[in-house]
Amino acid sequence: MPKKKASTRKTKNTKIKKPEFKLSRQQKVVLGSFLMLLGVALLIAFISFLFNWQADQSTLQDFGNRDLVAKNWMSKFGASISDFFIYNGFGLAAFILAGLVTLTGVYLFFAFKLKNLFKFWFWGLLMMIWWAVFFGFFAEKNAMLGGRVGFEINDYLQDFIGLIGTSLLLTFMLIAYLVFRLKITPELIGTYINTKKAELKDDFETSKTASAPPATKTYEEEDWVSEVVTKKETSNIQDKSTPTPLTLNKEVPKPVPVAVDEDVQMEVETVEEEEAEDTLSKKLVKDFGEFDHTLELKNYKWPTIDLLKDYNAGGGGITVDQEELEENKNNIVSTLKNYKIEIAHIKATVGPTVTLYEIVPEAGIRISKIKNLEDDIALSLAALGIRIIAPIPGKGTIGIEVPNKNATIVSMRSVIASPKFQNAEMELPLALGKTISNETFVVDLAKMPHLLMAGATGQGKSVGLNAILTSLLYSKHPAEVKFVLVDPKKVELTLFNKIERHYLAKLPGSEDAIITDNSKVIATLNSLCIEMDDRYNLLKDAMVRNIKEYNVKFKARKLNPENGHKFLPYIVLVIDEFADLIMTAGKEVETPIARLAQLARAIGIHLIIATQRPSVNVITGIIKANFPARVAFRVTSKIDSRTILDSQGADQLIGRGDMLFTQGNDLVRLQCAFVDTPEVDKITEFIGSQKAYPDAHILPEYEDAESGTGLDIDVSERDKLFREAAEVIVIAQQGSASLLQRKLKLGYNRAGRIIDQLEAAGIVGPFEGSKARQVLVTDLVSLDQLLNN
Ligand SMILES: Nc1ncnc2c1ncn2[C@@H]1O[C@H](COP(=O)(O)OP(=O)(O)OP(=O)(O)O)[C@@H](O)[C@H]1O
Repeated sequence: MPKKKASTRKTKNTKIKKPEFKLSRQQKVVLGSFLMLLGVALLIAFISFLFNWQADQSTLQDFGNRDLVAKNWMSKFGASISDFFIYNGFGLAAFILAGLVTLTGVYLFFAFKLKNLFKFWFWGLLMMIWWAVFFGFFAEKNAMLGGRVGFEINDYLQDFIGLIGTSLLLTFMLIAYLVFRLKITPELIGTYINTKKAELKDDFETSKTASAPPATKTYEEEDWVSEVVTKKETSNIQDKSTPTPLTLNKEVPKPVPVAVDEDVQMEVETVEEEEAEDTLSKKLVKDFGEFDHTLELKNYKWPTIDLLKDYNAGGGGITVDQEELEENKNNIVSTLKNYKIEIAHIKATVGPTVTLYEIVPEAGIRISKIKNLEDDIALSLAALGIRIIAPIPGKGTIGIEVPNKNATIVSMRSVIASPKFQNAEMELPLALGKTISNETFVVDLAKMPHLLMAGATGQGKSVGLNAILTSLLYSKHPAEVKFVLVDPKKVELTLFNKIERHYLAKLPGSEDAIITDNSKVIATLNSLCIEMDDRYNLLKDAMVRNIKEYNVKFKARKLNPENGHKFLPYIVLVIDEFADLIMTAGKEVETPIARLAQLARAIGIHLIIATQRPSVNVITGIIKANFPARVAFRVTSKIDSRTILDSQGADQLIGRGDMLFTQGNDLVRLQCAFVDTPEVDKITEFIGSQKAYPDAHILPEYEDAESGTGLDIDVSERDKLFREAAEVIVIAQQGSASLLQRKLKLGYNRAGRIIDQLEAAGIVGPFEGSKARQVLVTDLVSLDQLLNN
């Protein structure tokens, strides 16, 4: 580079001395405008000549005859001069001459430095001759293309060096032009191709179509048209023409230093650095659109609503029994009257399972007095599950919830079909059920961010879990959410096995995605902790704060997959019987769960834990502290209710999906949406029968102390998959950890350890940097011998 600069400077000096003629500014302007117009006239004449040359032949012979009218748009002058330059001269290449004349005019008119102009003339004339010969060579018969000069030179050349010689000479001249004028060298082309093959391909395509030509053309165009603009502009054009490949930017501007304006270049460089990444992602988005995470399962069809049963098909919604309402109202009023509590106003809201009677007591009545009458009111109404809310938060009334004699089932279908769920702009919308005022209740699991569920046996927990999972199946694409299901009861979640390759995540190497074995739970939880750490690293790298921002950035193609970035699905961990797990594994599960619960919200891992026994040794302080969102189905004692909700109330529920939900402050009474096993079966069948990913989502490898891997020679400490791995390596004759990862579905760490053990056993050679290790055993027979010894 510096050499080149020096040489150009030298030439500058020598050239500056040569032109001795001096024109005044006025003369330059006049001459410049004349030449510009002349150039334009030539251009018009030439174009017109292409259409009218035959008709104007006669005028050429008789130039002086005023009766003869030429068809050329520039009349006889046009016809004659075009005949001279095109027919008798250089053919189509004569257009270059018109360009050069115009360019000279522009240079003079705007007082640009003339040294560049000489270069243009030099190369322009050479080009003109080359094109003339080229056209003459290919279109000997059409004199218009190559002109007489083209024809004659061709004729001359072919007499001496023949057809092949002429074509080789033309090729050589073309190469010489490309190298000298456009500075295109094989190295430049090599780096151009190597930097980003795929991107470049598209670059070429787009540049062809969008007429933003590659380097070659830019210069050509500049030759004839645009070199006249200021150097500042020139450098800008070049910047624009090569925006994408980052490394390429360093290469292509090489010719730019020829331009004299050093200040401009400084500026360009800084702008380039700042904008490069941005423009790269913008360009990628422009070319390919946003990253589509659903692309692999592009034709995935969401389960349809008719897979769900309509439990109220005949009745159509809640049936309000007027008599029952009246009776309850009278009972409430009279019971309260017995205790000298006068009521000013009473209002009933009928829900699916309970009716809420809101009462406004007369002034001066103490609320605690009403609250204490809970049991008496229950007695007088002869009903279970009465709950008094005094006062109803934010309303200034007292609520008495009385169960309906005939509860209405809230079908999953009705909540899924509700606009509230359909239009929910949530990350992980859960349609839990309906409130007491019969409104669909939808919450965002991502905001909770974890959910604790408790309820005595048979009160609706499993149905609740199914409702949650169904909500997610109806709202999320398989690429967006993955479930880790833990089901110690072994029967509750088995149906979800069918969607293993769509929605489930599992440990590498494990057969079943649904975890029923408690010992595996520990590995899974720890694996999720590793996933969490990995995701945090990715987030840190991407300089974003949570998974949502990360995915937005990834989709906008601002994160390079080559640096490990990928679209991150949400992971929902569901544990159906937590008490059982804590009893058998204790601290070992508590610690990773607490860790996940504390940290995982930002990176999209959410926990849903259900338990039958909400006692303090199951739901410990540390777990409670990290699960602000809780669902309580009916429990058997006030103590259990306190453990789960921090207040009583769950013991007064009526069961069968009647539940209380809290997200840290108010309690909301809900009727859980009901989804039966056959419905879940249908949905999973529907999803499972569609095209799936090759495997379940693989979680990171976790090795606990007992799973028996150790390094080195001790045969007893070899990995369980050692032999299998050895066979894979010997068959493929390639000693790489990534091969094992793929074939045996192992995590990176474990595969690496196996490779170390294979090395110790003399099956593969030592580490050789980026190359795969050498395999020292040639076939399976030799491997058998080696291992049996
Ligand atoms: N939301 C609901 N609407 C109507 N009925 C329900 C609802 N939820 C549960 N039920 C009824 O209660 C029964 C028991 O529900 P479920 O199996 O969910 O209980 P569970 O709490 O999971 O019990 P276990 O802990 O023993 O598994 C169901 O078979 C169903 O008949």
